[in-house]
Amino acid sequence: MANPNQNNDNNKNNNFFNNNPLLAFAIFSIVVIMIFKVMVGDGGSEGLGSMLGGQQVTQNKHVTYSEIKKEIKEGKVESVKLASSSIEAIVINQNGTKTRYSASNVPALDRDLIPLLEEKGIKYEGVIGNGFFAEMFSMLLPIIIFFAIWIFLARRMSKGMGGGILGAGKADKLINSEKPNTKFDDVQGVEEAKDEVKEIVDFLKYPERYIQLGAKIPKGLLLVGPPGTGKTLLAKAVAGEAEVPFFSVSGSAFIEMFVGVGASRVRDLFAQAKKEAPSIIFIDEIDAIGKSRASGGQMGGNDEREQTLNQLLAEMDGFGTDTPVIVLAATNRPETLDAALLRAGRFDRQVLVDKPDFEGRLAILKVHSKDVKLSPDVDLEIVAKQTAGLAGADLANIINEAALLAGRNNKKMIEQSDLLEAIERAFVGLEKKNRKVSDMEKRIVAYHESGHALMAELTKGATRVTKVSIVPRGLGALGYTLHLPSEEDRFLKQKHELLAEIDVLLGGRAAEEVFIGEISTGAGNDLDRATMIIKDMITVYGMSDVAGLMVLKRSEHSFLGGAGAITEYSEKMSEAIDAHIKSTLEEHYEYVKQTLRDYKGAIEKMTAELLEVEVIEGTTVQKIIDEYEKEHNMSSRLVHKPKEEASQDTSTEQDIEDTEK
Ligand SMILES: Nc1ncnc2c1ncn2[C@@H]1O[C@H](COP(=O)(O)OP(=O)(O)OP(=O)(O)O)[C@@H](O)[C@H]1O
Ligand SMILES: [Zn+2]
Repeated sequence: MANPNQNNDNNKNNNFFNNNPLLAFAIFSIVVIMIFKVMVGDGGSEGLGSMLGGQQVTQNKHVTYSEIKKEIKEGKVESVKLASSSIEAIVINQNGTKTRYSASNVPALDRDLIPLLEEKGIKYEGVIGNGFFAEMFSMLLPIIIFFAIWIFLARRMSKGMGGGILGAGKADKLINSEKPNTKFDDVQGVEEAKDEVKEIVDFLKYPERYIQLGAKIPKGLLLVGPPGTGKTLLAKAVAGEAEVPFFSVSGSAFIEMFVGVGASRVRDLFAQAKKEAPSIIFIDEIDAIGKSRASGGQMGGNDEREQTLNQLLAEMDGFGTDTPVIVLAATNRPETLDAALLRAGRFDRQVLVDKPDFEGRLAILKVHSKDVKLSPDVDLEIVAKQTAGLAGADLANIINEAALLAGRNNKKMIEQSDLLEAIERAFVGLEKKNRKVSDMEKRIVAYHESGHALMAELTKGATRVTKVSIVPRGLGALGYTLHLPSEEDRFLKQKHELLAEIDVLLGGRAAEEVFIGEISTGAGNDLDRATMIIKDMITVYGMSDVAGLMVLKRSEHSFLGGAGAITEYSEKMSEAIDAHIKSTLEEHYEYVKQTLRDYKGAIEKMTAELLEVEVIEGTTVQKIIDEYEKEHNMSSRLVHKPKEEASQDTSTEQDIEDTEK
């Protein structure tokens, strides 16, 4: 679920100059130089001249200071005006006319001048004016320039870690506050996620009801899913439905700021939200702040991130469950998050916001075509069919792109051909990061996942299926079978559960071989995991005859610490281990293939259903198996049945094969 597009809008909250440090510096310098020029004037003479306005001056003469001094000594000067670095003297000519002598660059240290003027009885006065400011400026300018350069360099240096100094002053902008009009109807294709957040709306609307009952309301909820699936939109819709203020920030923007600001902004954010409670805080890209402390470790920005994270944790712990502020956060990399963030009372609930299936895509397309003009020939179902694997944001883009295409061709309405071309463009653009799945690949994936699902439902000790999907999930996985997480935290696994896991893992590959007739690379990951389970059973858990109770390797989870080999073992032993792994896999594989053959019709049905709608529920899987067994008068091997039925056959005939000899 990598997101190559993610940096696009990282800076969206930053101010203009932050994004253009060079420009900012240039403008800044020009302004300083202009102010300087205006104040100092051209050498100061014109400026001073106007101050001597009353005189009957017929001429102006630019001379050197020594010349003026000479005139003074000769007694020809009537009056003098002094500025800190320039001087003007009104000199009376022989014929009685007056000439204004002016000189710039007067040596400031000429201490003889004033006594001389006194001696000669010449009127003189100092001018606080341009000269003074010029002086100030000539002193300040280097400092100003120094600061400008410093800011410029700091800005450039911090760019690497995404920082910004100018941003510090503008940090208020980082917190967006609004009262969105978004409603749940605007978010489509993520029905389960919607259901999960609906109760929050009620709490935000009628907090007293819950508080009075003493109910504990979730403080934090993590929206997890690939980019563009509508996490932000969903968070906004919660605020919109509840009609409460929505405060949003982006995790990456926090980290970009001046040292120490991140933490204080978190404080501000919570203070604001609490003040306007009930309210919603939304933190996008929370992984930018909440990266596991263990995984980080580069220079600089890290401290800042950690401070920000600690502040966030402190804030979340700081308000009680009776404060109607709910923090929603979004990420597409939940696995990188610091465990502290996921602890109880923080983001202890996760909501999957997945890519939409066919129905979802159709609904999203409908939402986004509300504001555009579609020609009657448009069939959105076809568009939905052809956009498997795309997220809501991609679909919104397709509609917009189609509108642009239609506009370019001067059409009155968007036609089907515009939409199809827009789809094409979307896929070309996505080619590298998210290629379109071919029909053949889809078929393989559908059989593969059906194989997993069947084994999971038929094998005692396996976790049940909640959902089977052939909607590609980001990079890599072309489909997946979701298993119900166990209700309680499990610390122990019994041997039969480990063996069941192996059967479920092998179900994918076996289905490809049995139903497609050829195997693919799609099972690589499954086989890797199955192999590791058997290996651990032998070397870590003492579950085989090969090594008996002897532990050859310490598990990663051992409280004794230090995973890895702890016992030297012979070549012969290692050969025996390999042979055992191989034969166990083979035996289980044969068994799984036979099971799939026995349930051929059920697999075909599941596969057809998957190809049609892309996502099926666990209950559908069970129903298909159930019906197939009834049809063929098979005694039921379905181990995960609804309670009443299950009581009849808790011990199924599908005994757990013990492969140890
Ligand atoms: N499920 C959806 N229903 C309707 N529109 C959607 C949906 N998902 C995305 N969109 C459209 O795409 C836009 C971007 O989606 P949004 O920003 O909510 O995605 P996101 O999951 O937050 O993405 P990211 O992980 O990149 O931040 C939305 O404003 C909306 O127009
Ligand atoms: Zn698989």
